This record gives sequence, C-alpha cells and structure tokens, in this order.
Amino acid sequence: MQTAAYPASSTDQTSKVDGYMDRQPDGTPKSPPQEQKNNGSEQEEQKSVEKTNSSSNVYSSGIPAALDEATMSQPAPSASEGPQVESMQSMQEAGSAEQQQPSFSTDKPAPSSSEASSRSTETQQYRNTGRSADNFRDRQLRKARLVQLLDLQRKRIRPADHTTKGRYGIQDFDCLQTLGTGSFGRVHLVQSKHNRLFYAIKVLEKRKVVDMKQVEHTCDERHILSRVQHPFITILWGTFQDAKNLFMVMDFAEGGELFSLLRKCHRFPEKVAKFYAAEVILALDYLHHNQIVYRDLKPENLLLDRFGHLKIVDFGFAKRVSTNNCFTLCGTPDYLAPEIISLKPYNKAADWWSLGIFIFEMLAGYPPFYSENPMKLYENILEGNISYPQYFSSSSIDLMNHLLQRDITNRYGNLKDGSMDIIMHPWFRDISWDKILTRKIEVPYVPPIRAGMGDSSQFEAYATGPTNYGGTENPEFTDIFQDF
Ligand SMILES: Nc1ncnc2c1ncn2[C@@H]1O[C@H](COP(=O)(O)OP(=O)(O)OP(=O)(O)O)[C@@H](O)[C@H]1O
Repeated sequence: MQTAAYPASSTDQTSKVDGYMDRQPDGTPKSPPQEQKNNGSEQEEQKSVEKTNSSSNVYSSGIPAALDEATMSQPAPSASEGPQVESMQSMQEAGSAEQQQPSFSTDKPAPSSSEASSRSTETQQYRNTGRSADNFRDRQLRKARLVQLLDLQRKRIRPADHTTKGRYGIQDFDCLQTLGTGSFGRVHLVQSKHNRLFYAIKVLEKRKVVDMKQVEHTCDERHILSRVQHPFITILWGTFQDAKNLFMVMDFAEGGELFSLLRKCHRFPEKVAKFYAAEVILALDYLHHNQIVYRDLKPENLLLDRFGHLKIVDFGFAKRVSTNNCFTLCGTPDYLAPEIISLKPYNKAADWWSLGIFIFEMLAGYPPFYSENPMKLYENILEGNISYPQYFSSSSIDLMNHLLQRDITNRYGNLKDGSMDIIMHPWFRDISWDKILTRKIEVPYVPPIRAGMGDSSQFEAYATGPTNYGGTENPEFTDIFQDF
C-alpha cells in the first residue's frame, strides 16, 4: 500500500468504497494550469507541443520535477536525478509519422447513441480526417489482422483442474520482507525452499475476510486468477491455508507499483502513458472476452515486472459477468464510473470508464474528478465535466471523451466493435499492437533491480509483520474456504 500524493498538500484520505483504505492523497492537486474544457480551443498550440514531443528522443522524467512538455525536448536527466523512462524506438519512429496525419478533431461533439448505431464509428473518424478509401481499406485489413491476433490470446485459459491444492504450505517458503499491505493482511516476498525462486505471497486473515463480508470476493479472486493467463496479468501459482490465514502464491513483480513511478515522475509523457495504457487495454480486452470485469483499475494495482512490463494484481473485486448483472458498490472512489455511483446495474463498460481516468491520471498526474471531499468527488463524476490541461493533445482528449461518457451506450469499449474502437483510435496510431502483445517492444522504463535476487528495493519499506504463519490448531472457517 502506498501513500499517494497527487497533490502537494492535502490531508484528505479517500478510501475504497467497501471501507478499506487504499489511496491516501496527502496533498491537493496543483490547480491544473489553464485547462481546456473538452475540446481543443488551443489546437495550434497543442500541435506545436506534439511536434516538440515527437522530435524528442526523451521519454523520461526526473524526481521530483514535474515533467512539463518542454522538459521532454531536453536531454534525459541523469540516473541520479530520477527514473529513466527510455526511448521506445518503434513508437518514436511512428510518432513522427503521427505528425504527418491531420490531428484528430475534437471540435465535434461525440455522436449521439442513435448516430453511433447508425454508422460505423471508424468510418466516421475516417470521414473526419478526410483520408482516402485505400487508407480505409488498409485500416480494415489491419483491424482484421489484429482481431485474429487478439482472438488467439483471448482463448488462453488455464484448465479448471489446474491446482496445487494440498501440495504446498507456508513451510515450503522462507518468508521475507513485506511488499505491501492490504485490508485483510499483507503481501510478503518469499523464497521457495525447493527451487529457490522468489514469489509474492498474499496472506489474508480469514477472520477479517469474513468480518468484512468479503468471502465471495476472495473466493472469486482465487477462482479468476487461477484461470487467467495473460502477459500483463500476474500469475497465481497456487493457494493454500493454515488455521487462520489464506495464502495466494503469485509471481513476484520486482519493479514495484506504477503508482510509485507516476508519483516520482509527477506525470508521464504521452508516449509513455500510451505504452502503459496499451498493455492495460489488452489485459482488459482479454478479461472481458472471458466474461470477467476487473472493477479496480488504478495505478496502485499495476506492478512492473523486471523488464518494465505491467502486471495487473489484486483481483479482489474481479467478477464473472454475463451482461448487466453487477450491483456491488466497489472500487476506488476516483475511478468509479457514474453508473456504479448511481447504484445502477453495471458491466464491463465500467472498466473502460476507469481506463479513461487512468489515462488522464498518467498524463496529468492527478485524476480528473479529484476532490478532497468524497461527496464532491462523486458529484464531479456524476456531472462529468472534465477540465483537460492545455498540454493534452487533441487526440488524447478525444479518446478520453469517448471513454468518460456517462451514457454507457455511447462509451467506447461498450459499442458494437467493443475494445477495437479504443485500439484503433488515432491516439494509438503509433502503437504496434502485435509488438505490445508479444512484449517485443522497447519499454519506456526498466526498473533498476537485480533481477532474480529477491530485490525489493522498488517497494516501500514496511515494519516487519507477522511471519508466524502455519498454525494448525483450531482451524477457522474451513467450510467457507474449502476451495483454498
Ligand atoms: N505479485 C506481486 N508482486 C509484488 N508485489 C505485490 C504483488 N502483489 C501485490 N503486491 C504488493 O502488495 C500490495 C497489496 O496487494 P493487493 O492490492 O493485492 O492486496 P489487497 O489486500 O487486495 O489490497 P487492497 O486492500 O488494497 O485491495 C500491492 O499494492 C503491491 O505493492
């Protein structure tokens, strides 16, 4: 668990709706410098900013300096100044290509639901940009190829009987330091006594889980994580329990939380944000195609592996869904979709809303509806008025406007083309999705760790917690948790 600091000086604490503390902003947002309301009235200025960005070799930022767009065209800070967010060659090459395209217009309001259904969104986009029929066909071909590739990934599900139940226990691991704490226990770095490899073990106190009425969520988390198999989702190797605790053995994401990197950098350059957004989109696309809604997207739940790729953790709110059948009020306030706050039934579209918030937070350094007062925060979300900082590009704003649609029938990700509307959006024009999926792309930031050594330097230091696990006396709730 990390202490957030969007802002520089607030003492407010926002908590997860289900009652657990998760974000602790210790400052108010710097009043966002001259913001633009939804559309690009400053488009000329933005274009010149985009130009500066694309010609820059630098995808970096320093600690603690805010990364303004001007900084991006200057040499990268030295290692001692902060995390290096390295260049992504392929994106960079394509980035200059982006400049040759007409910038995506945000002057027009998003189409109404009737318009959206009566014509293909992408045809409309292409009409807007005035591109030729040939380009349109190219795009259709590219899209078909992408769908094929994604379909392969979407079908990868681990077998239901994949389980290590009864084969391991906490005695098979040396329990090392704490990596993070949660509402029901903590996550430890551990080393297997058998293969000497390092893992992260999430320990949940059964009594707390029961007292906080999280039994179903916990069992869902175990069940869902044991089935999914995706490059950007943490692997659950096995689960077991002792008398008082539940244990989930996962791969150790050595690079720490994206949250920490974002707070150190203050905000990410567009190309960096695009990279992380792309990995998240592929993971959400995968989950949704397997009828799973994630429901807790935020930078705290995105860890970096040793290579700098994302791993989504914490499936405590993930749920199998068919259509509109979720009602539970859960998630993290800043990232809640309006339909959740209004207690309406909701579905996978809520994750695409959170993606819009995530992209905004990466680019701005604070979430769009932030308020110290939780009631005001909810009001802001329901009103849906967004002030985009001036330095946002017009195409990023266009994408966020399509994601942060209060009406889910207009929200990208939830239209007839599903996630393809997002994947094919002009903001991602310079992304090689096949390279992202196969992890064959240069990452923007490689965590400075000694890989495979149990190096936890990218995590906050925690006071030593309990490690006296493994008790067998008076086992609790064995019937409730018989699957663990
Ligand atoms: N696989 C992992 N590798 C490394 N660190 C991890 C891993 N999983 C979790 N952590 C660390 O532990 C923290 C808490 O994990 P997680 O969010 O899963 O626990 P939780 O009990 O569900 O927390 P919360 O109450 O916030 O939902 C994470 O923020 C992260 O810092």
